[in-house]
Amino acid sequence: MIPVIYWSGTGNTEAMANAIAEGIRDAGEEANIIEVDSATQEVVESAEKIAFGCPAMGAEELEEGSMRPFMDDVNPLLKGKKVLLFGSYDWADGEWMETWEDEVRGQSVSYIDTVIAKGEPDSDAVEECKKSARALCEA
Ligand SMILES: Cc1cc2nc3c(=O)[nH]c(=O)nc-3n(C[C@H](O)[C@H](O)[C@H](O)COP(=O)(O)O)c2cc1C
Repeated sequence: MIPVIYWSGTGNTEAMANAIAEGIRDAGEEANIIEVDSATQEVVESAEKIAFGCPAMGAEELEEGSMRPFMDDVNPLLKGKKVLLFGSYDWADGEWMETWEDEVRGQSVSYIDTVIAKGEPDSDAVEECKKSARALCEA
């Protein structure tokens, strides 16, 4: 079972989470979509593969009320795991995701991939989410 843990303010990252879960299921694995406020450290600890989603917020940052503290809690648990990061952005160029990828890579994960979408994910972005999900399953 692959957890897909996300925060979304206006639904764009949530749509990506749904597409990622669909890609995981297409690959024959189970996906568990969890809004970050309902997620636990135990779910992360027991997963070999995991997807985290958060849009660009603040000034190229993770959402500070829920996602930032959750990542602070679970970062030390990610060593050796296979991780997919995803999220939506709007006016910038995806810098928040580069920073987030560096942060997670620094936890000595064994695999990392990222997928970003500008605003509401269009059909190409949905397809990219599914493709990255299948790659996570095969990693
Ligand atoms: C408070 C706030 C801060 C934001 N900061 C950024 C930012 O730094 N860079 C960016 O490209 N988009 C930024 N955005 C735009 C969101 O990332 C974008 O609207 C995204 O699609 C929201 O995803 P969601 O529907 O999952 O909440 C910000 C939006 C809000 C509301």
